[in-house]
Amino acid sequence: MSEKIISNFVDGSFQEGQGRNLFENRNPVDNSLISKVVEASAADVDAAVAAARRALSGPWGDMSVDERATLLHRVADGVMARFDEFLAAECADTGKPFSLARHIDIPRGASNFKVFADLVKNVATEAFQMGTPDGTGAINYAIRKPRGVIGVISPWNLPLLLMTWKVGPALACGNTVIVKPSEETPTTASLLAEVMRDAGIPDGVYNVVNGFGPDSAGAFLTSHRGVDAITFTGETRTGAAIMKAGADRVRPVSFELGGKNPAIVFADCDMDKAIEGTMRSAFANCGQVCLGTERVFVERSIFDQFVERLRDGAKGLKLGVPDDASANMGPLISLEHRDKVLSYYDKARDLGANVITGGGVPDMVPSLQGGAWIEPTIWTGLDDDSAIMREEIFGPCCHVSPFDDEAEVVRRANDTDYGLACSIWTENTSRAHRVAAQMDVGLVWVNSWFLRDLRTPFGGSKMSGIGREGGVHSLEFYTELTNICVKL
Ligand SMILES: NC(=O)c1ccc[n+]([C@@H]2O[C@H](COP(=O)([O-])OP(=O)(O)OC[C@H]3O[C@@H](n4cnc5c(N)ncnc54)[C@H](O)[C@@H]3O)[C@@H](O)[C@H]2O)c1
Ligand SMILES: O=C/C=C/C=C(\O)C(=O)O
Repeated sequence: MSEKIISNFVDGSFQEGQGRNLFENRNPVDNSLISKVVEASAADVDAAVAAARRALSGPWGDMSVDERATLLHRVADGVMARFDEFLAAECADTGKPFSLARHIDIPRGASNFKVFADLVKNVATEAFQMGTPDGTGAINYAIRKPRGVIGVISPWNLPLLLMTWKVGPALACGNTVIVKPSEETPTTASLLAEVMRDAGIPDGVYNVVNGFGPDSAGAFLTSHRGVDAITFTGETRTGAAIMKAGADRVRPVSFELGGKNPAIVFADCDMDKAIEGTMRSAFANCGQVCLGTERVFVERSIFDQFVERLRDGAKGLKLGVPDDASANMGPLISLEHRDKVLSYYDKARDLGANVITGGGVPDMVPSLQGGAWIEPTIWTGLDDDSAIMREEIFGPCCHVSPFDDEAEVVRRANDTDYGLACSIWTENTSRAHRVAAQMDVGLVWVNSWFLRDLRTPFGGSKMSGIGREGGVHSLEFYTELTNICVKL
């Protein structure tokens, strides 16, 4: 069988792969080779930016909002029509279970286009009437224009979902994009290019450049003078590097960064729901969700019972390949990432944590032993200022600590550099509202986790991000407002 090559998509066509620098895309379940990927050069990124710039004033720029929205619906339908291909590609690149990607990653890959296509058709224009000294008055109204060429840098944990969460609103607002998918998960961005082309999205509107961060496509794109704004999802450290790269031209950034999210479990919670929700928030996607829970605070009177039940839940997780219908956990994204997570497993032990379950590498069948498998892990017994409680690990693990009262747990849950998400488990509604309002985070879930209404503001406080996307909030970043003041 001939080797599969993933090429960059620039100005409506896939570029030739021959004679180019290639890097390997490997499947984390067994480290087998999926494809080789053409690494974009600085010249390729230049070409993509030039194509995106031209496309702004081509047929795309001339389209009415209705026409653009119709095309984006066609893109969403195109993703759904090729659902199984997207599913297989995403699960091969990430190792995640089909059952997860089937319900979350791929449907969201389609709905991210629909929601913003519908939104731009219905959004109102802001207007203010004012008085003037001569008594005639004036009227102000603000029009929205696309910001221009948007650089989209996305991570590997929910590749299609997180990339389209940016591309959907960017295109709905009339921008053009250059996407740099994670080097770990290049396939679905490339499949989406085929869907874009088949849907009739004009050349140059959606471009994909593959490669790494520093000294590669990521850095070429974020430091490019022709890029008007950068939207990024990934690690906080990378966000800082991207901000520096864009600083010379004071380019706007929208950042969705790391988290060290708490769950707060009160004694008056519905225990079954709290266990089920915490299991998902700690272990879904092998713990590789920015919104995931790594710090669990449980009221002391139910602490032992909660830990026991969470342990039983974690022990009941079945690791397996994506199409194993009985499995509910895949591997980590790569052997390199597993080394990082395992270094925290070692650190927890060195710091004297009680390892309630897990803590190592599972014994897999011989054909899977080359994969990035890891055990779901629960610890207790560490201080709030230990590295395990402070640093984002991004693996299937959490630390559970007891607390005694509400004020104490609010303070401890907020005592972190991050501020992305929080889950609160209680049947006392007043308490739920009171505690939720005190959390220094962008997103609070009460008696739930990762329940998403795409019209709501999404993003993080503190070191978890800059800006909010979702619904009308996305317009703030993807459009430029011009206020027109007309004296009457
Ligand atoms: N807040 C959110 O909504 C959210 C969502 C998902 C993931 N995340 C975060 O993402 C991280 C996991 O993803 P990751 O490991 O792929 O993140 P990462 O920061 O390592 O990489 C993300 C992307 O940035 C690129 N990149 C790396 N260095 C770069 C540079 N110097 N210049 C330009 N581009 C560069 C990478 O190639 C990749 O495409 C976690 O920290 C997680 O919390 C946050
Ligand atoms: O891993 C992070 C998950 C982020 C989810 C979203 O950005 C979303 O649901 O829009």
